[in-house]
This record gives sequence, structure tokens and C-alpha cells, in this order.
Amino acid sequence: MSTTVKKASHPPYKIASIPGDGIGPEVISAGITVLKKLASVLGTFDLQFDHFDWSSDYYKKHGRYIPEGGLDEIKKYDAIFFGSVGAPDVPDHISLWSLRLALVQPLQHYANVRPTRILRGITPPLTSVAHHPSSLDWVIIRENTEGEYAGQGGRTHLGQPWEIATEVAIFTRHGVERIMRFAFEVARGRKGKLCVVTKSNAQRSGLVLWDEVAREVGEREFPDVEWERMLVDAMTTRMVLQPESLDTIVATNLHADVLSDLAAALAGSIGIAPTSNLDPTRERPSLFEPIHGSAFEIVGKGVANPVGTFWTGAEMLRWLGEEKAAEGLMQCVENVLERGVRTRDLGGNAGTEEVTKEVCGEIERLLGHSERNRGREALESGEY
Ligand SMILES: NC(=O)c1ccc[n+]([C@@H]2O[C@H](COP(=O)([O-])OP(=O)(O)OC[C@H]3O[C@@H](n4cnc5c(N)ncnc54)[C@H](O)[C@@H]3O)[C@@H](O)[C@H]2O)c1
Ligand SMILES: O=C(O)[C@@H](O)[C@@H](O)C(=O)O
Ligand SMILES: [K+]
Ligand SMILES: [Mn+2]
Repeated sequence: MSTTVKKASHPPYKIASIPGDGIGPEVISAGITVLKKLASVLGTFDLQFDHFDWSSDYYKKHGRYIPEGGLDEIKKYDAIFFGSVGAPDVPDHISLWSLRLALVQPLQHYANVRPTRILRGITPPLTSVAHHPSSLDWVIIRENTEGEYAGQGGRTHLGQPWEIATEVAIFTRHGVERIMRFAFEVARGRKGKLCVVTKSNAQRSGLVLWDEVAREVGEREFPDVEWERMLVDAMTTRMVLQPESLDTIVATNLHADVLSDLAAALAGSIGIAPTSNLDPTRERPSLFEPIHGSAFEIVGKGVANPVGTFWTGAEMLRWLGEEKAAEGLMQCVENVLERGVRTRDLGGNAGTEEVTKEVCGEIERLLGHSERNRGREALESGEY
């Protein structure tokens, strides 16, 4: 077995892993296996994973998802590797608000970044995209701290015919400005095209502010980026019918949540899509997770697609500065998919474990030091 050649000069990156619920533990375990393999084969960096059992099981035992002092504890890490939260016997709004949102909101992960492209070896559902895979290559940026997830609202007169429930979406100039600036920056680094998704025909306050701030930030700070405004309903049809016309997309917390699941499906499956919940100031650790949830109906069957978590791992490495390793990992994942090793959601018959084993083998073959490959140097020179 070829393994570490050179000792990493950087101290190990400290990663807090929170597998959570449902298939979370299955895909996070696969992700850690692959990331550890990558680190040991490349030898250019180290990863230290510390495990946190924050989950719905923990909640059922202790009455909370995050123990006292947990948030301070987690702030000591370089990154958080998260699975999913949600259990059949806990209301979804309790689980989501007590774990995922209880992390990303106080840690001010205001930029949620969701890339979509057609990985080699995957046949996407749209024939046009299957013929031209490069026609679908997007980054969706989701505002991740306010909007429809501001947490304002309530219920009174419970159970009465006149019961009232409110769900108040809150948009602040501060919150909109920072996500727009982030999105314009990403667009500038890509094709220089930003699509600002809105619903400012019906939502006549918050989303009118959203549009105005987009214009201000665009005109003042990003005159080189071409931007346009698109209503969210029409956006769904454009994603399906003219995917090549889009590149970088910014949308509110809820709109982007919905659009990014659609994007994942258009790229083949919800099981492949990654998410980065970023604190762009880098004051606090960012959180990385596959886009999917707990997927109750496939738990324990060994069929969960780990590719979304592998891609998430690559995005985490990129954020930590290990760009080359991230590219190498994606190369290995796509080589394995291209060989037909795919889970059921992608029309294959491989299980989580087989895909994980194959990706580890490919890391050895492509990036390691056996005589059949060109080694770590090849990776470093960008030659593979
Ligand atoms: N960030 C998160 O942790 C997160 C995200 C979405 C949903 N959830 C929670 O998860 C629970 C289930 O939600 P849902 O059913 O709406 O969404 P889901 O993403 O869990 O599942 C949607 C569908 O996709 C399939 N699927 C998802 N991931 C897969 C994978 N890796 N491989 C193969 N198939 C996969 C599922 O089997 C299901 O058919 C709910 O409690 C919800 O609140 C959590
Ligand atoms: O995409 C997600 O993270 C979600 O479906 C859910 O967890 C949410 O935050 O909306
Ligand atoms: K998730
Ligand atoms: Mn979602």
C-alpha cells in the first residue's frame, strides 16, 4: 500500500464531525474514511476529526440537541462536518431549529453556497443537458441567517376556528447587503454574471429592499459584473429550459433552499449535492454538509449515496486552503462514477460501502505512489 510520503507541515486541521440523524452517520462515516485516505496518500496535510453525538437521540435523552457550552466548544474547530438532522419521532421544526439552525445562525454562516454541475459518469434527467453536460454549471448562493428563517412568528388561540399563526420574513439592509456583496464576488470569479432571484411583485417590502440593495451593490462596487433580476417562479422554468443561460444565482433563504433541491435533481440526484455554510469573515468555523436530509426510508439499508458528502468534503478542503487536494478528490469521485459504480438513486446498484471503497482505491491509484501512477507530484504540478 502506498501511503504518506511527506509529512504535512501544517498542524492537523481540527474538524468537528456532527453526523446527526438518519443517513447522516452513514454518509459522514464514508466521508471521513475518504478524507482520511486522501490525507494519508497525499501527505501534504492532516485532518483530526472529533466526534459530537448531537442528534435527535441525544435530544430524547437530554432534552436538548446541543449541550451547555457546546457552541463555545465548537468554535475552537477549523470546520464542522455535518450530516443531517431530522427524526420521524421529533417534529421537524424542533429538530431543524435545535441543531442545524442553532449552529448556522449564531455562527453567522450567512453565505450558504450550493454548486451544481454534471459530474462525469452521471446521466442527468434532461436530454439537452445529457447531450451538453457543460450547459449546467451553477452556483446557488442562499442567504442563510434571516429572511423566511428569521424565526419571528407565533400562534395564538390554539385549536380555535379563529386561530392565528404568523411566519414573518425579515430582511435587514445589513443582511441583504452582505449576501449581495458575497454573491457579486463569486460571480466576478466565475463568468461575471449574477442572477438575483426575487419575488418582489408579491412580496412588496422585504424583496423590494432585496432588489434595491442588489442594484446599489452592483452599480457601486461591481460595475464589471452583469446582473439581472428574476422572479422565483419564472426561475424554475428557466433552470429547466435554459440552464446554459445561468451561472451564479443569489436567492433568499427559502427560495434558494427550494431551487437548490431542484438544481440537485437536474444534476442527477439529491444524493450528490454539497453545501457550504460559510462565515465569510472567517471569525468562526464554517459548516459543511450534504444538501440532503435524514432520508428516513433508506436508513440502515446501506444504499445512501455518499457522493454529496464526498463533494462536501472537497468544498471543506477548498475553504481550508487545500485546493489541489479538493480537485484530486473530485477527480477520483468522478472516475469511480464513470466506471459505473453508482448508488440506486443514480440508477446503479452499488451500496454506500462499495462506492466508498472504490473512491479510496482510486485515491491510491491516481494520487498515491504505486508504480502504476504518477504520484503526489503529479497532483502538485496539476498534471493528472
Ligand atoms: N440540512 C439538513 O440536515 C436537512 C436537509 C433536508 C431535510 N432535513 C430533514 O430530513 C428529514 C427528511 O426530509 P426530506 O424527506 O424532505 O428530505 P431528504 O433529503 O431526507 O430526502 C428526500 C428524498 O431523497 C432521498 N435521498 C436523500 N439523500 C439521499 C442520499 N444520500 N442517497 C440516496 N437517496 C437520498 C430520500 O430517500 C428521499 O426520497 C426531515 O426531518 C427534514 O427536516 C434536514
Ligand atoms: O437544505 C436544508 O438545509 C434544508 O432543507 C433544511 O434543513 C433547511 O434549512 O431549510
Ligand atoms: K444535510
Ligand atoms: Mn433543503
